[in-house]
Amino acid sequence: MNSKLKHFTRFESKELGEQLIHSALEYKLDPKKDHQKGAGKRIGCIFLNPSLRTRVSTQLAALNLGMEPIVLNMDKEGWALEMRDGAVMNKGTVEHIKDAAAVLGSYFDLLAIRAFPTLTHRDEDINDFAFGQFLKYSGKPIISLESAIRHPLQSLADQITMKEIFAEKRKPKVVLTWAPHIKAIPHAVANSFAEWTLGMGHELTITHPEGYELDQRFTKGATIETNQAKALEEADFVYVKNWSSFNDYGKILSTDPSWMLTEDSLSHAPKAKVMHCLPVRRNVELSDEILDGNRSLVQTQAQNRIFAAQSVISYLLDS
Ligand SMILES: NCCC[C@H](NC(=O)CCC(=O)O)C(=O)O
Ligand SMILES: NC(=O)OP(=O)(O)O
Repeated sequence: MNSKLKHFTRFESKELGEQLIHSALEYKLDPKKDHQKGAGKRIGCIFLNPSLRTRVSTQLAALNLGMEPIVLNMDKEGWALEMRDGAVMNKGTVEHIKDAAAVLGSYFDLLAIRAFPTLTHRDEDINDFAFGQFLKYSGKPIISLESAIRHPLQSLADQITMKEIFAEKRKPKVVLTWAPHIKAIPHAVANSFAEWTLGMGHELTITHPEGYELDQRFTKGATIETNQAKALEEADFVYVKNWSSFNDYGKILSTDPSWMLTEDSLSHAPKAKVMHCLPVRRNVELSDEILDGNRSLVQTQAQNRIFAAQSVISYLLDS
């Protein structure tokens, strides 16, 4: 494998973050300005899990650059994948990642992969095992479409959204708040939001019930506050997200409905804009009144996913 390959899997530097945001905002003004840049090239978008936004926005981004996207819903349409090196494949798995990733690498110029965590095998998840196997065996530049621990295209779209909205000279007050959910949910969106927000030089407060501390690799430098009302005071941006426990790995420790964000919770944050990556469980994570009101940025975030992907694909085509 060529070790000099460039990938897009994580926050790398404030400088690159600023470059990608700038390029995304230029594409937003004129989506077809580089419509020949990817001519004759193909991107393979490989999904091991469901998706609406990532699937469609990444294809639109590639098409805007003249590139041909092909989607494989590997979880539903591909052979059952074996991920473990040296496995004796005499049970349910049909095709080894070593073979599948190499074939996909030979078909495409760029690959984009979605591989969620197990939420049961902590060591595999924190080392991004499944995603790492694609990196190891495909031999092509890879874009993360959400791995076990990161969702960098979402985070880039979130940074683009905050940059567009916040015109004041001072720094914005950014809060990431845990919200209730009925299922055990990955940490990737919350991890990445923290990684990018802190990396871009913003101050970040994270608020969650006791026991919901995130992996410190992503939250170092953030203020942790278990009193949600206190954390939300004077916030400019409130990012709402559920995640399962990290310390008690993959467990649901609370579904306390008082953590659902409402207008009442934002009574001391008159200017606060509210963000969520979607899909959102309405009236569980976030109330209708917020989602349908003028504080909500969720549609802008989703729109910006196209230009986040376009700036990243364009950057990798230049590499
Ligand atoms: N890609 C955006 C979010 C994906 C995932 N949400 C979910 O699995 C929602 C499932 C549900 O609501 O049943 C998450 O939060 O990491
Ligand atoms: N926000 C996001 O990644 O949405 P999808 O899971 O629908 O792609």
